[in-house]
Order: sequence, then C-alpha cells, then structure tokens
Amino acid sequence: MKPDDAVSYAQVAVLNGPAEPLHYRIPQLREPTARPGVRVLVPLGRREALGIVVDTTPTLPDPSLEKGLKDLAAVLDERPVLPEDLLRLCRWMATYYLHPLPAVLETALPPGLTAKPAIRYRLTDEGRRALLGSAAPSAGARALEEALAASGELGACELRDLPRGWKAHAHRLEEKGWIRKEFAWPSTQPTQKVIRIVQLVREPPPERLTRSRHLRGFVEVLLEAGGSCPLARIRARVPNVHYWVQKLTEEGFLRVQDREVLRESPLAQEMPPSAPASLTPEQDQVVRRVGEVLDSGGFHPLVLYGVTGSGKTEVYLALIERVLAAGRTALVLVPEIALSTQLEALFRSRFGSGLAVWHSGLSPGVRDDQWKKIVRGESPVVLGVRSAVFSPLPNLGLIVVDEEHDGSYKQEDRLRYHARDAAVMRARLVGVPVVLGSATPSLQSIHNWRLGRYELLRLEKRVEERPLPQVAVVDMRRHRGPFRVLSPELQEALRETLEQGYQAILFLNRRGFATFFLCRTCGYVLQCPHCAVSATYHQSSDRLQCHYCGWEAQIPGACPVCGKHALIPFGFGTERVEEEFKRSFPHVETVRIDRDAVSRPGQLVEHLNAFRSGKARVLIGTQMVAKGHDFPQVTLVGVINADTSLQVADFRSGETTVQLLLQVAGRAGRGDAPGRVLIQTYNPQHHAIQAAVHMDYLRFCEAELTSRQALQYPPFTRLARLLVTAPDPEAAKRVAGECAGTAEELKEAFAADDRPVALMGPAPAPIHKLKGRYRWNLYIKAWSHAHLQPFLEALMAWVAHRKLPRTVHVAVDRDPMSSL
Ligand SMILES: Nc1ncnc2c1ncn2[C@@H]1O[C@H](COP(=O)(O)OP(=O)(O)OP(=O)(O)O)[C@@H](O)[C@H]1O
Ligand SMILES: [Zn+2]
Ligand SMILES: [Zn+2]
Repeated sequence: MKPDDAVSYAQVAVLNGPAEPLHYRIPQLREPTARPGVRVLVPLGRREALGIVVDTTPTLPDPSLEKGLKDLAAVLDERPVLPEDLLRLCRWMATYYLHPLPAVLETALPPGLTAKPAIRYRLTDEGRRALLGSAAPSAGARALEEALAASGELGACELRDLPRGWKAHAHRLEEKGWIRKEFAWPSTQPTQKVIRIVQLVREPPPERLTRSRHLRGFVEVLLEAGGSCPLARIRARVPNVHYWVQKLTEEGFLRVQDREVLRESPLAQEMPPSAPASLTPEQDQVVRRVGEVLDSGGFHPLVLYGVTGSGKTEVYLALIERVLAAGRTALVLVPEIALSTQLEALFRSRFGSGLAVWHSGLSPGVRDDQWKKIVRGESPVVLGVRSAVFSPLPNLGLIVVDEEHDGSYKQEDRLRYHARDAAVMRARLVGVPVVLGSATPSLQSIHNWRLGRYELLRLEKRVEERPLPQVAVVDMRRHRGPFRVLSPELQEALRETLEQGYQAILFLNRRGFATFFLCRTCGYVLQCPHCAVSATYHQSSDRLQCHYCGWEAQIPGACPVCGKHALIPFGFGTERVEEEFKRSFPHVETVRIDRDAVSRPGQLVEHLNAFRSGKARVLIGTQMVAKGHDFPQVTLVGVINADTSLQVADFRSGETTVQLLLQVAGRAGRGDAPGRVLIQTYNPQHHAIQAAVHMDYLRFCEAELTSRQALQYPPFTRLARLLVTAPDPEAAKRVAGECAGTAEELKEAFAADDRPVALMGPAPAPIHKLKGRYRWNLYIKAWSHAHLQPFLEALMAWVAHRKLPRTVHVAVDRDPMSSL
C-alpha cells in the first residue's frame, strides 16, 4: 500500500509520441512503482505506447490537466533503465539540440530496451481455484476464462482471437490477483545464455570416494577448480554426471546454480593482465595532477595536449586504476571502431571482464548484454564510440575523451549531437573531472583553456626519447601522369623504407578508383541520380557508386548529354593508390583499409592484424588509419594529397587539415627507428600545410584564433544551422524562405532587446540534393549561448506551429561541423 504522501503523477516521454512529455496518473498499483527512469506502458489515443518516466510529482503543474488524465497502464521495470544523471543529460540534449525528448531517449537506450513488449496473462494458483464456477459477465469474458482454464497462460496471438469484452474482464481478474500480466520482448530480446555452475558444499566422506571411481573423479574435478566449476567441465571427464549431480545435491554435498552468461564483444581477446609500464616523468606529473583533481572532487575539465606517441593511453590507464581503487567507475570515448579495437586488447589485459565495450559493430544481443553488465556495476570501465556517452555507469568517477578534436564525435543525422560536448556536460551533471586528450586539441578546447575554463596539461615529448618524425613537402605542381599519385620522391622513400625492413602507411582521404567521370566533348560529369554529387568509379566492381546514398550503376557507353563516346575517369582514390603502388612494387604485400575494403569490424581487425604482424608491409587507407594507431615498425608515412580537406568551403578547413596531417604524420617513428613523412600537395605554401611541416600546432592555433576572432566565427561566436529538406525543390526553397522571413522578424525583436543575432542565407546547401531530397541552409549566429538558445526555440516553435507538409523537414544543427 502506498503511504498518503506518495507521488501520484508521472511525466512520461512517450516513444514515437509527441515531443513534449505527457502527464499520467499513477494508479494504486502493486509493485513495481513508477519512478524516474523506468519504462511504462501508457494509453495514447487508441493504442498503448511505451514510454519512460522522466519525473514524478505529488500535484499537477496545472489543475486543469486533471480532466481527461489517464492512468499508467503498467510499469515495466523494477529498477530504472536510465539512471538519474543520464536522464538529466538527455533532458539537456533535448533542449540544447532542439530535439524531441522521446527521440533523445531512444538514442540513449540500446535497441532491445525501446521495443514494445508483448503482453501475456498467466493464471495464478489462487485464480486456478477461484475461476472454476466464477460467473463471467460477457461472451468475451467467458471466452477469456475458458482459454485461461484450458492453457493457464495466454499470449498476444490467443488474445487477439477472443471476442470483445475480454479486456475489461482481464483487468478485473488482475485486480483480484487471479491472473498476472507479464511482458515479453520476443523479437528483440535475444535468447539469454545460461551456464550451470556446480559448487561443492562439503566433501563426501573418504570411504564413499574409495568405493566409486566416478564419484572420485567428479569431486577431483571440482577440487582442482577450487570448489566450483561449470557443469560442462565435469561432464567432459565423468560419465553419468546428471545422476551424480542429483544424488549429491539431495544429500547436501553440492549446490547447483544457473548463471546468466553475458555475451562479450566478438573482438575482445582474453589476455593475461599486463603489468603497467613505469610512467615517464611527464606522464607521472600529469597523472599526479589529475589525481589531485580527482581527490578534491567536482567537475573539472582538463585538456591533455600530448604529442603523437607521448603515451596518453598509459595516462588514461593509470587514472582509471585510481578511479577503480576508489570504488568508482570510468568512461572512455574514442572516435572510431578502429581505435576501439586497438584499445580494447590493451584495456582487456588490464581490466579483464571489468571492461565493457560499446560500438555499432556489436550485435544487438551483445549490446544488450554489455548494457546489463554496465547497469549492474559489473563493468566499472566502459570503452566505446560516440553513443557510449550514454553508458549507464553507476557511481561514475571520470570521463576520458580520446582524440577529442575528431569530427566523428558529431552525429550528422537525427539527433545531431557532439559526443565530446555531451561528455563534458555529463561530467558537469555528475560532478567529476573530464579529460579531453589529443595531440591536436580542437580550437574550441584551446580557446576554453585560454579563457581559463579548462586546465591544460602537456606531454611535450615522445616516450623513450623518440624523436618526432621529419616532415617534408612534395610540390606536386611539377608532376604529371601516374606521378600525380605516387611522386618519384615518395617512390624513392618507399623503396628505402622497404629495403630497410620497415613498414609504410599511405594516406588518402578518398576511397574508390576514380573520383569522377568526365565527358571530354561536352564537359558533363556523371552524377548520382539521387544526390547532387559526382559518382565515384570502383575498379574492383567496375561500377559507379554514390558515396552518399549507396546508389550503384554500370558506366554508360556514351555521354548521357551529348551522346559521344568520350567519357574518361578523373581524380583518384585509395583503390588507385593501391594499383599504382603494386605497379611499382609488384612483390610487396599491401593491405587497404577503407569502407570498401572493410565492411564489417571483424574484417577491420583482420586487416589491422595483417599489418601489425608484418605480413603486409604497406597500409593504404582513409582517415580510418590516420589517428591513434600505434604500429612501431612504421617509419614512413606518405600523404597522397594533402589538399582534399582544404578544398572544403568551411571556416574549419584549415583546422581540420592541420589536425589530419599531424595525426597521420604521428603514425611514423613510434618504434626504435625514427620516422619521416612526405606530404604531397599543390599548395606547398598554405599556412595549414606549413604548420604541419613545422609541427607547430600551438602557433597555428594562435594564428587561426586571431583570424576567427576577426571574422567572428566560432569559438568566438555560437553557430546553428537550420537545414530545410524536401523531395520537391520548390517546397524546400519556399519553406527555407519562410523560415528566413520569420528569423528576420525574430532578429529585429532580439536586436530591440539588445540580443544581437546574425543570419546568413538561406542558400542551397553545398550538396544541394541528397538521397532525393533538396536541401537549404540558413545559418544563425549569436555572440552567446544565452541569446542563441531562445532564438532557436522561438524559431522552432514557429516551425511547429506552422504545420509544414509531412514531406518537408526542418532540422536544427547546433554547433555544425559540416556545412554540406
Ligand atoms: N611510460 C612508458 N614507457 C615506455 N613506453 C611507453 C610508456 N608509455 C607509453 N608507451 C608506449 O608508447 C607508445 C605510444 O603510446 P600511445 O599510443 O599511448 O600514444 P598517444 O599519446 O596516444 O599517441 P597518439 O596521439 O598518436 O594516439 C605505445 O607503444 C606505448 O606502449
Ligand atoms: Zn558529353
Ligand atoms: Zn547518391
């Protein structure tokens, strides 16, 4: 029974329901009780929907809501699936990214937890006795009772076939305690794995052991295993094991227990725990400083600016060990699966089964199990990509964001969140330190350090006195033909490196063979029919492919515009690099890593292993190979075309180019031999390229910040993008125009209020058409978050009120990283 002062209203975010949470009455339910973070079933219109309780209150904010208020239909969890801090994080994200809260919660939870359960009714013992002879009031009720009496339990299929009236009766029977409602997640809840553990409670007397050889064998296996072991292990050595288990259990010598086995990441390797290396003085200093911060408690953002190969990972490990020793938990984010698989082996060797891994390469079943381990506190360390920021770690003590500058942390569809920013917010909500590590920290983090908001910690040297690599530029304006792919300088360097027995990485941020097909007669470029981008040619499949929507086609014999047979391939990607390399070095084994060559994480690990073991001597790849990897035998890195990221019309292109170049350069010389880097470019004097050559990141940042300030770009201002898309080009243009008109009016009102806001656009997005939808951008700039937030809220309120056609979408991209 509920005490009188108990809460009686729940605010529920209804999945696939309205953007705003709805109120429901909490009925005098039996256990479990409704509280924030649990899943519930609620009536919504004529259906029953799944929701998450986000708040409970004793009164309604507005008494007039009472009318028409409905009861929660069922509470599905005994313990919250979302702990309090995560719920707060989700609410913050819904506000900040102007995204419906139910959709945010759906992003935060593993897929298995957001599916709607099926209902089953089961007859209780009491019900079985009472039902006989009870008078059912309707045909539906009678049918329900008969069906229950016949089978004892009814699932969705059987219930569907019952005549009307059974629902109300089921409710009555449930109130009386005659039937019990149960929930099952049939399709998404993968079958659980269970193992049977046998435990020796006391040893059988020696005279019995001497009498039976099998019993002796049975007990020996158990004793060898330290008193308990999986039944399967005994079965392998002793016949008739079930007979013995039953007999010994009855006599009180044994105890049998079923234990749920949680599935692990398929990429995890079990390795004996490795002893931590002794830290370098620099590493030690950093660990001590963060240790102080951990001891004093509270939110504290730190930037760990450590050059490539300075041993940041070892610092993270030492910090995590401290956190674990204090009985708390730690979360480590990495930008990509490729990096997760490298760190996973290392982390596993230190933390064993205390490590949970989280990325999209895991099957839904494994993800559900990792989630369970985390919630139960069985995995105090979580390593994962972007969405791991939602790991339900209890008692969180530290968050680490590795390669914090990396653009992969930004999700570019649906909920357009930045996992690094979300991680910082989570650390703030929980009140713990957050370490943002990188050899090339984002300008935003450098800016926050200069403002005194973040503390900067540095690792200026590589471990073991290893030098940073020598970087040189190859001016590609002098080279023609195949030399445009591999310049004579790079070929010479490759030859030397391979002769000395070392390895090389060739980096190009474009996959495929040729990046476009041009008609030599009329100049037409073959395009994807669904996107306004040129189609890439893939030689391995001899087909054209769109890298944005996946469209594929044969190469047309003639130009679709002028009909001449004059189509020729231009530009090149990783596939062509591999071919050119093979032409010059036919006997050298290579491995290619890009999204064509590795379609699943298992393959990625295979390729990385082939390179690590030395079976492959040269690694060719896209940005998947550029960062974080630690291959000690690599002494040469070749950047095939440093200009690809400079060509992007974006105020961040300088920053991303330097970061990319320094990161990929940092893969060279991480072992005993020094490394060197050749950067092929058509813009040798560009300041971003020069900064990479001189490895002078901080000076680049100073210059770049000065120019950003002059131009009033982030991080000195706050930016949002309104992205309007529609299948009809006119509709997209019209709605973008209307949004801009409303934004103009709002701007006036804000200006009158001394809250200046600037607008840019509307303009067609650089990729004007994507997956069959036309796209328009409107940029909104403000000088503080406090001004931008209400502006965006007002604008989106107008959009919601305007009731646009269903096919037109208006999305907010907060702190946009991409202008495409
Ligand atoms: N104290 C130490 N003594 C000896 N070797 C170390 C020490 N700390 C780290 N290392 C080794 O140095 C190498 C580089 O370390 P790590 O991969 O952590 O670099 P990083 O700082 O993360 O670089 P990047 O930014 O390029 O990812 C690894 O092989 C690691 O095992
Ligand atoms: Zn043509
Ligand atoms: Zn396309």
